[in-house]
Amino acid sequence: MALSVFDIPATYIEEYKDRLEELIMKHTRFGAGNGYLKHERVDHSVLDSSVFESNAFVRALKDKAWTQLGSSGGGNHFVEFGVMEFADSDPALGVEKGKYLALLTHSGSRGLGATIAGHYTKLAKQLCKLPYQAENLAYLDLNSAEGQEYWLAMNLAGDYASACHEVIHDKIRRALGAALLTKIENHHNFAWKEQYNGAEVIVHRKGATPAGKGVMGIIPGSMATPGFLVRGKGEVTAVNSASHGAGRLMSRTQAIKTLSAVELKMMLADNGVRLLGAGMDEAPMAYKDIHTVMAAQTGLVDEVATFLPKIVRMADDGSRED
Ligand SMILES: Nc1nc2c(ncn2[C@@H]2O[C@H](COP(=O)(O)O)[C@@H](O)[C@H]2O)c(=O)[nH]1
Ligand SMILES: [Mn+2]
Repeated sequence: MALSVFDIPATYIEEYKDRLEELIMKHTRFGAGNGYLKHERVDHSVLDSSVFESNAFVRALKDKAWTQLGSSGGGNHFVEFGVMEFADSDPALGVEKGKYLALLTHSGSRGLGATIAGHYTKLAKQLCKLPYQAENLAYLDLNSAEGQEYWLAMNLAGDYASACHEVIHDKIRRALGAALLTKIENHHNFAWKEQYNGAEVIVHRKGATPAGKGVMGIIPGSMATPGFLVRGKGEVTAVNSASHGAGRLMSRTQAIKTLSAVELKMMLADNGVRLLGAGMDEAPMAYKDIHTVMAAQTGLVDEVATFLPKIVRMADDGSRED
């Protein structure tokens, strides 16, 4: 997840909605398996990672990784402009009280990460034999060559996900001619080496985001409800973590079967949201109430600012994430 807050007042959104829509359409590309053509590709230092040299399996993925750099997947990946409101100035971030134009993106490590995950999951199942019912708990020992190889490959995938956000945010910021007031980026569904009680452990935050003391995070709601810029409180009993979103209330299938397109249209209109793409499975009604979720984690994070989505782009078909 990545958030850029620009030195542009939020009123710009209503005044220049068509221009902002054009910018999103021009500088983003969506859908599982999709990417850029050879002549459209951009460079990034992540492509110079030594892991592309040292690991033959990963090396074979480099060209596709380059093609997909700066693209977004399907499912609930999104790129959106919205109103960022700081009800108070935040001296630590250096942002004054006010309402600003902001860009929020949610995507992952694309085909590179998915292929790495699939390969090492298969390897773990071969090397770590568990009963059929528990086979998805197979793991690679970090003290083994395979475990070390996976650790490096997984971190490359994390760096690549960050690079994708950076490319999208850079392209759009430059096209806007804006300066950055602040930028926040963090992973979710990832694993970190951290210290607890004097020991090094691996913390896997699935459905969660880091919330160590002073660590900034973003907790989005849905395409038509607020998201929150937060600062972690460092609650050790929650493993320095917080939720990384509202989370789904309904499965995709249930949402497609039960939700009404008319209700979605009304909800978007009521909240002044312009939607580009997305299937019914991404309707805001398919997500939990973000205010209830935030109320349940006041011990984990402080709210710093709110984000209201206004122009939202997602993949057209509600396909898998990639
Ligand atoms: N601002 C938006 N937030 C959204 C949208 N669709 C979903 N969401 C939120 O993001 C998280 C992402 O969760 P993940 O588990 O899939 O990584 C999800 O829980 C929702 O709260 C959107 O279009 N705009
Ligand atoms: Mn996600």
